[in-house]
Amino acid sequence: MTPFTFYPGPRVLNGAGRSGELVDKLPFGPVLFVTDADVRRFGLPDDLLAALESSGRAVTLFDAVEADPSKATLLAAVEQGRVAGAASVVGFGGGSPMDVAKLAAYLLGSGDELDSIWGVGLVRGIRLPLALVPTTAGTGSEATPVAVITVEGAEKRGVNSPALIADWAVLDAELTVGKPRALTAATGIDAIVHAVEAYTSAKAKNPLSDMYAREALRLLGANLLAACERPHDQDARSAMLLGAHLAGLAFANAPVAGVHALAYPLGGLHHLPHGLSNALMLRHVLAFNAEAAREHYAELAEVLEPDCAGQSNQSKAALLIERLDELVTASGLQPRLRDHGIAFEQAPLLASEAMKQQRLLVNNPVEIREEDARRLYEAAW
Ligand SMILES: NC(=O)c1ccc[n+]([C@@H]2O[C@H](COP(=O)([O-])OP(=O)(O)OC[C@H]3O[C@@H](n4cnc5c(N)ncnc54)[C@H](O)[C@@H]3O)[C@@H](O)[C@H]2O)c1
Ligand SMILES: [Fe+2]
Repeated sequence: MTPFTFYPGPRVLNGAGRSGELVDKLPFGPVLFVTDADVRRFGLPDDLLAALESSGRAVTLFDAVEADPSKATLLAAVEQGRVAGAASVVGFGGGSPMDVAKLAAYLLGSGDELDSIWGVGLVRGIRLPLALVPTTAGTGSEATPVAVITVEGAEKRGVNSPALIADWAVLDAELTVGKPRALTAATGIDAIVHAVEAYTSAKAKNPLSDMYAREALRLLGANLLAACERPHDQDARSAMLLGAHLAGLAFANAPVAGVHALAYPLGGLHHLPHGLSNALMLRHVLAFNAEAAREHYAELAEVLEPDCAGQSNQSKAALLIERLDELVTASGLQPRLRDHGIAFEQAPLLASEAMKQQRLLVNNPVEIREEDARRLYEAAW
């Protein structure tokens, strides 16, 4: 067997209403609580905030995180945490607040400068204790060593280090029942793409990441439409949250690739939500990869549809692409770039932006050159 390294995720509290139990898991002392204004307005963090406050801790609430959070937002959160003398950090919300919380915990604990840690493995210091509570079933950020920040010029940059893996993650599906359909669909497709891209990740794919990716795809594929159609279906919501977490564990160890690389410029230049951007590129990048990744796509097709076992790898790979495309459409997302106000003429600029995502492109089963990327955007138009 090929040697591999696998980083496990955080300790997990899974179950409705369990976020209050974090009170016993975090050190005593001031807490920097990072969320966003909508999540706060919906009252989702109320129980945990009350539990933290009644434990006698001072809580500094930073609820100014925007979607695709900027460096300025992160530094503002760090400053508030510094002034408050934070002893721990809680990230509560979708991927955006969780990513800010992860980096805030590291920058506060280590005193490092953000600009010295971009990329893989440049983190050397110690972070503050960190707990993450996802309210979307999508990014799996609560499971991963990755945090993504938007820097000047709309470029998305990542920090990837085991030091960013949280101490605790709370998977409470009740926090996701109020998600509107479009958000459920987009974040759910994001998680599905994490599972699929981890399973074909060119360099780091390994038996453990494969195991998580397969189980993630099984849960997500079987429950996405139920969660879209019956928003209060607790079983579907729990399965989606666990699926997103497992997909996070998979891609934390076997990083995502071409779909994400081509999705990021849609977020950066056109402010499309991360999951939607992935959904728009999914079919096209998978079709481009189909020959090189045929065997792996065939294995994933059997996860979604065990009955296809007797078919050839070629038809199983085609079936996977077809089924994922049907999920995108049936979830209610508008599947073409033109549906989202993007002009056909944008393709060359998007392609040149995508080439900046070499850290992801190297994981794709087959090379995507700038010319290929342009064609893929045109096909997605
Ligand atoms: N760190 C990682 O491993 C990783 C992986 C993938 C993506 N990301 C990053 O995560 C971000 C995207 O995260 P996201 O897709 O979870 O969205 P998000 O955190 O940006 O939230 C999007 C919107 O959903 C709302 N929302 C969140 N939970 C809700 C709920 N339960 N009910 C109703 N509304 C709710 C928020 O208020 C916000 O308006 C991007 O910045 C992306 O780059 C990080
Ligand atoms: Fe993603």
